Amino acid sequence: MSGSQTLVVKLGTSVLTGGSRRLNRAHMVELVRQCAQLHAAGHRIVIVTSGAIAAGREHLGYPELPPTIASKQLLAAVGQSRLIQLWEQLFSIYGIHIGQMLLTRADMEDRERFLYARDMLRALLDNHIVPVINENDAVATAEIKVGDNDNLSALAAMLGGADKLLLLTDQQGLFTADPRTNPEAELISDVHQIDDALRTLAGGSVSGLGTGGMATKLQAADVACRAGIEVIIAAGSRPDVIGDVLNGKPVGTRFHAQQSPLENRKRWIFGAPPAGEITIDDGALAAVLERGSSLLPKGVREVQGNFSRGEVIRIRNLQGRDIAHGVTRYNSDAMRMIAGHHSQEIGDILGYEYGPVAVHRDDMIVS
Ligand SMILES: Nc1ncnc2c1ncn2[C@@H]1O[C@H](COP(=O)(O)OP(=O)(O)O)[C@@H](O)[C@H]1O
Ligand SMILES: N[C@@H](CCC(=O)OP(=O)(O)O)C(=O)O
Repeated sequence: MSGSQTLVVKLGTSVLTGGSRRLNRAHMVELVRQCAQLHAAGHRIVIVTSGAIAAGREHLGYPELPPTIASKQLLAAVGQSRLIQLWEQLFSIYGIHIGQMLLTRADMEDRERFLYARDMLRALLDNHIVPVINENDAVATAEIKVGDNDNLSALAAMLGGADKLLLLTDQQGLFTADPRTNPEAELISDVHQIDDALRTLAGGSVSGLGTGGMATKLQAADVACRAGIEVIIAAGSRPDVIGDVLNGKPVGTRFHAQQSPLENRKRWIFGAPPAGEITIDDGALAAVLERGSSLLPKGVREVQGNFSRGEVIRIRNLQGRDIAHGVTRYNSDAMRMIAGHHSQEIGDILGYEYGPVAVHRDDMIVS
C-alpha cells in the first residue's frame, strides 16, 4: 500500500511494563520515536493505550486494596492522568500534539454517539494530532464497559477509518497454544478466517497484567477484519515493529481483511458492544440462518440484560452460541413480555407496538 495510511496501534499493559510492576519509560520513548517517524512521513497514527491501572499502582506505591471494582477505578483515576502526562511529554519531544479520548461502550452503542465520536477522532487526525485513547475506567460501570482494550482498539479502528490495526503485546503473535505454558507452540503467520477452531487456541492472560489474553485479541480481529481493516498481532519489543507493519513486511500474525467489507451501518452493528442478549429457539434459528428472515418475538426464548429500543443486542442459539448481532425494535422489558408470542398479540400485550419483528433482517449481522 502506498500513500498516507491510518494505523491504530494498541499497546497492552504487557508492552508498557515489559512484564515488570512499573511503566517502562525507555521502551515507551522508543515506541514514540517509531510513531513520530511515521507521523513525519504523513501517516495518521492513533494510540490505544492500556496501563492506567499499572501506572496508578506504581504512583501510589503498590497499596494494599480490596479486590473490588472500586479499587481498580481508584487506581485508574490516579494512573490515567500519570499515563497521559507521560505520553504528552514523550510526543512533545518530537513536537507532536496529542489528544486524549476516554471512551466507554455507551459512546458507541447508540448510532448518533458513535458518529460524534467518529467525527471527533477524525478531527484530531485531520489536525495532525495523535489521538491517545483508553477506556474511561474510572467511571465505567460493568454495564457500560467495553472491558478490554483489544476490543476498544477495534472500535477505534472503525471510528478512525483505519487501514490497519496493530495489537502490540508480549508475544510474537498468535501461537498454536499459549507459549507460556506450551514450549512446542508455533507461530501462526497468516489467518484468513477466524473460526471456532482458531478460538480454541486462544487462551486468557496468565501474566495477571493484561486483560483478556489472546481471546479478546481474536474478538477484536474479527470485528476489524469484517470492517475491511487488516489486523496484525506482534511483539512490542521487536525493533521497528510499527514501521515494518505499516510498510507491509511480514511480522507476527496477520489477519487478512475481508475483501467485501460490511457497509458502514452494518459495521457499526457488528462493532457496537452488545447492550444485552436474547436466546432464540431452533425454528427461529432456521428462519434467520437458512431463509434470511427477520426475527419474530415468537422465536425468542430468553432475554438477558437491560437494553433500550434501538440498541445492538447479541442473538444466541439454545446452545449459547453467538449467531448474530442486531438492532432491537423493543426494549428488554417489552421483549420479555412478548417473547414466545405471535406478532399479532404485541399490541394487546404492550398497549403499543413498533411492528411485528423483534429484530429486522436489515438490522442484523449473522456472525
Ligand atoms: N495461543 C496463544 N498465543 C499467544 N499468546 C497466548 C495464547 N493464548 C494465550 N496467550 C497469552 O496471552 C498473553 C497476552 O495477552 P495479555 O496478557 O492480555 O497482554 P496485553 O497486555 O498485551 O493485552 C500472552 O502473554 C500469552 O500468555
Ligand atoms: N484500561 C485498562 C487496561 C485494560 C486492558 O485491556 O489491558 P491490556 O490487556 O493490557 O490491554 C488500563 O488502562 O489499565
